[in-house]
Amino acid sequence: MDARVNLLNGLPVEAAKPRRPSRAEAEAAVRTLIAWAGDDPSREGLLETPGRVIRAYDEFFAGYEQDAGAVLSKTFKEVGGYDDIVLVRDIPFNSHCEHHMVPFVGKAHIAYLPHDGVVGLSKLARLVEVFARRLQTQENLTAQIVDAINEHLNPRGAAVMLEAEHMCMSMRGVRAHGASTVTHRFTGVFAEDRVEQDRFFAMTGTR
Ligand SMILES: Nc1nc2c(ncn2[C@@H]2O[C@H](COP(=O)(O)OP(=O)(O)OP(=O)(O)O)[C@@H](O)[C@H]2O)c(=O)[nH]1
Ligand SMILES: [Zn+2]
Repeated sequence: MDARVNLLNGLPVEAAKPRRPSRAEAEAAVRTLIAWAGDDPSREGLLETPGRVIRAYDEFFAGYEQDAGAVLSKTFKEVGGYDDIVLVRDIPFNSHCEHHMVPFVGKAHIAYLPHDGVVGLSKLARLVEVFARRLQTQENLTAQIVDAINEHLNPRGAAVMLEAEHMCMSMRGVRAHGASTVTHRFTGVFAEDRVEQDRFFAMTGTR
């Protein structure tokens, strides 16, 4: 049997992606959660809340409609032969953990060694947004950023480090306030050469 065929309806798996609910259905779901929390969704102060929450979701999860390739599509070649590290550090981001759907908030440091032109600096911050504005794990977010840089810029190396506080660890559960999670991924020259790794740590002030 072809594993790519959905058993229930015989459609290809791509077609089995759940239907996107309507805005009215999404707002109804928020009313259900308000009631579950113990409040009255019909009281005056909460009447407009479902609409606001869904509009907030439009922003929090805008990344599903965005494409990393489009963000990194324009490169510049006139850089005076510059081929050393380009690093943008302390890029603020917020995302939502896919386990609890609560925020994790932090900063990203992104470096690459240009090979075939450079990209506008703001595009590295935009790239973080493309993937942060989805349901995520920090590890996956780190990997997706570095993979997109490699795919679209073909650099000699790329390095990404994220430092973030997860609200699911501070506001609930273990309540480890102030604990931060650090992830990093090195590829190309950054993976092969400890000297380049050390330069990255030194330039980001993370060692
Ligand atoms: N690896 C990883 N884990 C995450 C991330 N965000 C949240 N988590 C963890 O996901 C785990 C989910 O664990 P579960 O045991 O299924 O859920 P839980 O009972 O709510 O866990 P607690 O948070 O320990 O109360 C927790 O340990 C979270 O800290 C992330 O970005 N990466
Ligand atoms: Zn979580």
